[in-house]
Parts: sequence; C-alpha cells; structure tokens
Amino acid sequence: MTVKKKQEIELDVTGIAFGGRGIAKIDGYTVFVDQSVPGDRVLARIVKKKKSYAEARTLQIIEPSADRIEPPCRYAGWCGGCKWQFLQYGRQLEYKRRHVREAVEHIGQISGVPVHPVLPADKIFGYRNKMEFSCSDRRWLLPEELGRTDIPKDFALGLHVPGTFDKILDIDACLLQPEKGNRILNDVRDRIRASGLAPYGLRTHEGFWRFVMLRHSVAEDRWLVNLVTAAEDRGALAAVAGYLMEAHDDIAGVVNNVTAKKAAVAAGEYEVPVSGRAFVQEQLGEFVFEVSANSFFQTNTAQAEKLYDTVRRYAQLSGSESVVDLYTGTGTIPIWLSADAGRITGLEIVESAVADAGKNCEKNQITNCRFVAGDIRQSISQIEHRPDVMIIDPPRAGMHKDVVKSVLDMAPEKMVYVSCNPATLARDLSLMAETYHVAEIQPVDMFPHTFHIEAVARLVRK
Ligand SMILES: C[S@@+](CC[C@H](N)C(=O)[O-])C[C@H]1O[C@@H](n2cnc3c(N)ncnc32)[C@H](O)[C@@H]1O
Repeated sequence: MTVKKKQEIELDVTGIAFGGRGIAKIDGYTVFVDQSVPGDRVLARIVKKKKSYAEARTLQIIEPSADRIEPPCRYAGWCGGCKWQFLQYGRQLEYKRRHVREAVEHIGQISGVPVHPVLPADKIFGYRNKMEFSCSDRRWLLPEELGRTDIPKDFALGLHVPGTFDKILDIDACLLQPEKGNRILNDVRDRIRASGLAPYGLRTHEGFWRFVMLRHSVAEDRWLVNLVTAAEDRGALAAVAGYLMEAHDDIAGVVNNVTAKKAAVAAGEYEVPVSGRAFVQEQLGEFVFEVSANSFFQTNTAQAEKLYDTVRRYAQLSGSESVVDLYTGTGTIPIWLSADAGRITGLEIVESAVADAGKNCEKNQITNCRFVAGDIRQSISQIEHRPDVMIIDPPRAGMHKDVVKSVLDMAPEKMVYVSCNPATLARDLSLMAETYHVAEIQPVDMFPHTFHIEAVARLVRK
C-alpha cells in the first residue's frame, strides 16, 4: 500500500521514535505520527511523503492508548514546550531509557552497554528554574479562539507551536515553571503592552520586545527577569522594571539584554542592569551558586543534584586526582567534585559563566578549581598535564571532532560523558570506542513531559 501527501488515513501506532513521535507501519513502510504513542489508533493526515518514510499529523484519536492520561495544561497538544503531557510518567521514563539504548546501539554501533532505568524526577510540574518566552507580532490562535474579535492578533508572549516559526502561542500559565512565574509573566505582558513599543516580528525583524526570560532560584525563592530587546531604551525598561519590582518583592532583579541579531536566540550582545541584582543565588547540595541571565545552569535544580551525584559516582575519585571538566558552564561540576579531587580545571566559552564560576568558588571557599575561558577547540591546548579523569558535558550538538581528537590524545584513564542528546552522545562514544569501553549509562530525567533525556556514560580506557 502506498500513501499520498494530504491523504487521511487510519493508523495503528506500534512504536516510538527519537523526537517522541509515534511509529505506524503500513506493509513495512514507516509513518511517523505526531502526537501519538504506541497503543493509539488514530486518524492522521500525511504531511510529508518520502521514499522510505512518511510523516503524519494526528487529526483524531479513534482509540486511545491505555498509557494516555488527561493533560492538565490547556495548551497541551499545541505548545512545543512539552509534547508528552498526555503520556503517563512511568511510560515516559520507559521510552526515554529505550531512546538512549537504541541510540547507542544504532547510531553508536556499540552493543551490550548496560543502560540503567532512568532516575525519575520527584516533581513533574513546576520543575523548571528557567523559562524563555518569545514575543511576536503574530499570535497563534487556539481552535476555540479562531474567529473571535476580542483577541488581539498582533501581539503574543509565549511559546512556539511546532512547525510555525513566526506565530507564537500566547501563554498565561506554563505548568513547567513554578506558579509564581506565571503571575510575573502576565504582569510583564501587561507592562510590555502598556509601553507602546511593538513586539518583535519574527518575519519582519521589526519591533522592540523580543524575549522574556524568567529565572527562579529554589533556594532563595526569588526571580530574575531578563527582558531581551532589539535596541536600547532605558526609559521603557525602567518603567517595566519599576512596576515589577514594586509589585513582586520576590523579584531579585531585572536586566535587559540587547541584541540586533536576527537569530531567535534569547541572548543579548550586551546586558544592561535595570533594577536590583543581575543574578539569583541558587543552592545545590551544600554549595551556593550565583547565576546570571546568560550563564548556563541546569534547568531542573532538584534533578541537577541527582545528575551530579551520578557524575561523582562514575568519576570514582579518591581525593588526589587531577580532573578536567570540558564545557563547565558556571563551574557546577568542579565545585560539586572539589572535595573528591586534587585539582580541577574547567573549560567554558561564555565569559560571564567563567566569571560566575570563579565567584562561585570564592563563595564556597574552594581553592582547587580553576577555569579557562574560550572555545574548547583552542583552549584545550592550554591543559598541559594529562588528567586522570575527564568530565565532558557538551551542548546538544555534542563535541566537535577536533575536541574528540584532543581528548583521545590526552588519554585520561577514565571519562564521564554527560549528555542531553542521546544521538550526539552515541556518535561521540562511537568516535572514542576504539580506545574507550563504555562501562554503563545512567539516564536522569531532567525534563518530564518532554522526550528530552539527560544521560551519564562511564568510560574506561581499554
Ligand atoms: C550542557 S552545558 C553544561 C554546563 C555544566 N557542565 C553544567 O552542568 O551546568 C554546556 C556548556 O558548554 C558551553 N560551550 C558550548 N560550546 C562550547 C565551546 N565550543 N567551548 C567551550 N564551551 C562551550 C556552553 O556555554 C555551556 O555552558
């Protein structure tokens, strides 16, 4: 049987793919079905047709999988923020573990690696300590909002709907952030609207307000508001910040990141402090961390402790080793391991994160960690000694192949690879497989209701 583009077809979903889509088979031909899970029978429309596979969008669930639950969020099914809210949590964990295992076997071509059950999150809502909401001059309307004249269509502050780049779903409550964040978000929306300055058009590249980033510190229970704009306007920013600081005594500060770049990235070319502090103070275990707007910090604070405990367990340090931590962010892993190692060097590209890392060591009276700013492709050459243990925690794209080569040349006895992307983890493990045995992998769920999974691999030199 062949399918055609735009065809509407009933499908039995029997598998699940990377990226969280269901898989249905028609005489061996694969159809990836969005918003579906194994056990569903759906009516779907074919939206893409290729020689070896097709992609389909679910139009109607004819028979729901026994794993489906009623999602608590009104935007579920539309919002790109979390696509698995309708799937019971235990099953999410099972599929995530399977993704890691299959990535290692199929992409990495490495068999027999024990992939442990995922360490689950205790809190599956309100767990994110950072949310980035986009502004747009085009609002994506929910089906029940279509045709309504009382809804402005030229303004939105919220999240993307997958498959649309310029329209934004206006969100007044995101269940992934603590409830207080939603009240701040709605006040920010009101003040932005009242400013008279336009939201940024993702198509026109005109307009002022670009992103609203909210960072929450669990330890302080305080917030940092980062308003990303296309230009500087101190008066407009001061008015919004003045209102927010007055209305919410748990906002620690408001900063303004300014960027004229067209890329839809919520980072500024430079940052202007507007009111209060330019950071929040977070705690992980016994350690405190200053986190500023642009510094990387694990977005799930409670799970970050489980992640770093896994790193500690896998690093098997006895107190005297030299450790190198590639992609160190604000130095959280070196600080976490500081009492277990002789000396630790962290490498990181974002200068403000390196500055935070230094400050964080001072705050925690740690003296055996140092940090090097710069792109690891070049800065790795500044590591003169051969480390006993290497920790690697790259962004989603994984390691650059030059960095893999440098790591192999340095030949540490043990490595711990932390990854937020099973596909690039598998690729990088395979690039090192001749010299390093992958002893085990522990997935840690940092992102409930999304298909994303963090995984920690323990590597031993052969
Ligand atoms: C996944 S984060 C890990 C941060 C840290 N290990 C943690 O747990 O908080 C990846 C980090 O790599 C940094 N990074 C990305 N590309 C880099 C490069 N080419 N050179 C150095 N650091 C880089 C990012 O800025 C980010 O801080």
